[in-house]
Amino acid sequence: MENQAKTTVKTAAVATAQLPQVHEPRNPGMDLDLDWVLSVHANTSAIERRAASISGRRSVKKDYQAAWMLKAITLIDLTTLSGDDTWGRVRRLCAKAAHPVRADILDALGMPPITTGAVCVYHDMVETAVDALKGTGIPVAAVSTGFPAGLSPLHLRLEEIRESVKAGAKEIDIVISRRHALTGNWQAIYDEMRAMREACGDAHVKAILATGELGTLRNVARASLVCMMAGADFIKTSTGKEPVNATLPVTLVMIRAIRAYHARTGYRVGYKPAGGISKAKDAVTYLALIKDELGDRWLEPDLFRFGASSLLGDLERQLEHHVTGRYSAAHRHAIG
Ligand SMILES: O=C[C@H](O)COP(=O)(O)O
Repeated sequence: MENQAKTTVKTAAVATAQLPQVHEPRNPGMDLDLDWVLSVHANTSAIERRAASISGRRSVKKDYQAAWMLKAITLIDLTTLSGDDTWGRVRRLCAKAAHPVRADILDALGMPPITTGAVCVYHDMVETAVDALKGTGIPVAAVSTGFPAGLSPLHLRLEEIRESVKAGAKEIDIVISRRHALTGNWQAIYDEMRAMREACGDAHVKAILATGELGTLRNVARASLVCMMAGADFIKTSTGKEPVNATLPVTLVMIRAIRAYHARTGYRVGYKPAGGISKAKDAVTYLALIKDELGDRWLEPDLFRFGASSLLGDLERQLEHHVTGRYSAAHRHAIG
């Protein structure tokens, strides 16, 4: 009984959590096509209906869902972005990123060791994180550019990016100027984003739209396109500090913009929902939505990440329930 259950999980895990590592060619961007940007609208009620139809539908109790939860862990940018961050906290976070799931749980599920997708910290903590992650292959992502408001002068934001890259960050999460989006100045967003992409050099750049402050889904769609045109490697919903962070409607708008950009240019841009995602079943819902709308290719760490500080805890708890539940079922079977 126990072996049978183990095989089921393992098969699903191979299908979903252990696809070969692939690396996408980087999105070079394109000239700003303002006609395309302005032609984009978002049908809010249709989007909200679709989001409602998928929200809350998933449970995490079935065997194959253990594989989805393991998959989710490999896609987390394990994050700490607090005013009271210390070097010790960042080191502990890095240790957790390298060993996110207890060995006995992985063993019971028939899975090899896994790690999170990256660790995400403030610029000031990059060196510490890089040092703590040495030898693990886990990249450090830095939130630079005057995170979270992005209101410092552009030359300082660009300098912060260069400093983060110099300190060893392989990924830079920048924030766009919401005021430009709210006033329809798409050229300014494009120009800033281009300059930031340039300052990143070889480091990948994730553009945080701060969707909770963009006013409308139409602005979210337009900002998504503009950032991709300017060469973003990922578009990301939120800083985690806005009153509303990642949501399913915003996700639908952003991933459909990603799909449209891919259809036109052939380049795949990644997606990172961030802020307030703390439940395993929400993570599984996001993954199912991505699979539906963009396909399996977008379920790899080079094209999808969760920005989350507390999701890992719930995923671990749910995985532990799976393992414990299976043991008691086997026990009942043995004595029954
Ligand atoms: O980019 C990541 C977010 O700041 C994390 O937000 P969270 O603390 O709500 O999970």
